[in-house]
Amino acid sequence: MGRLHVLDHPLIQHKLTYIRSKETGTKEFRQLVQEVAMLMAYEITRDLPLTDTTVETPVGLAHCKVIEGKTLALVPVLRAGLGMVDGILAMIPNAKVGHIGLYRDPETLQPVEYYCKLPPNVEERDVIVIDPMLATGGSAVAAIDAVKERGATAVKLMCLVAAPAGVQRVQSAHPDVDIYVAAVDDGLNDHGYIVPGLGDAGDRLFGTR
Ligand SMILES: O=P(O)(O)OC[C@H]1O[C@H](OP(=O)(O)OP(=O)(O)O)[C@H](O)[C@@H]1O
Ligand SMILES: O=c1cc[nH]c(=O)[nH]1
Ligand SMILES: [Mg+2]
Repeated sequence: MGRLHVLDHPLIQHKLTYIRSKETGTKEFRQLVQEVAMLMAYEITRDLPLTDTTVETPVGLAHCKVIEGKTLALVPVLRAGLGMVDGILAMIPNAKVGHIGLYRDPETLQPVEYYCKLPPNVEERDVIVIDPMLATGGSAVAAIDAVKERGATAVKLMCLVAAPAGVQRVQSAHPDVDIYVAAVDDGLNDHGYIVPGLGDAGDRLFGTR
C-alpha cells in the first residue's frame, strides 16, 4: 500500500488557510500555491539518495554530498497542476517537466485525457505527478496510468488537498505510489467537489469560471 504523507509543517498549514479562503483573489492564490508547492518539494525530496564528493574551499578540502544519479520529472496535470510547477522548480531547477492534459467531465466525473508529453527516458526518472486537488481520484489514477504506460516505474503523487475517497482510489489502483498532501478533508459534495476544499483550483488559479 502506498503511504499517505500529510505535510503538517506550520508554514504549509498557514498558507493553506489563505489558499482556502474565498476572500483570496487570483494573484494571491497563485502566489500562495507556488509557495506551498516549494515547501512541499522540500519534504517530498527528503529521501533522495546522496553521494559523496569533495570540493576545495578557500581553506581546505571538504568532504560533501550531492544528489546522485536519477533526475526528477515533474508531471503536472493540466490545468491546475501548472500552478505548482514553478514553486517546485525554485527548489529543483534541473527537474524535467512533462504535461498531462485531463479534464473531469462535469456530468460523469470521469477524466478525459487530451494531451500527454513526457521527458525522454522517463523509465529512469523519479516522476512526481502534481495536481492540487485529489477529489474522486479518477484524474490522479488516469495520470499515473498515463505515466506508467509510457514507462515510468518510480512515481509519487503530490496534491494540496485530498478527499478520503480519492486517497483510497489511488492507493488501491496504484499501491506502489506514495501520496503527499497538505490536508485530507471531510469528503465530496454532490458535484464531486472537495468539502470544505478550496473550490475549483483551475478556475481560482487562472481567473476562469
Ligand atoms: O479527483 P477527481 O475527481 O478526478 O478531480 C480532480 C481533478 O479535477 C480538477 O481538474 P478539472 O477537471 O477541473 O480540470 P482543470 O484543471 O482544467 O480545471 C483537478 O485539478 C483535478 O485534475
Ligand atoms: O474540489 C475540487 C474537486 C475537483 N476539482 C477542483 O478543482 N476542486
Ligand atoms: Mg477545474
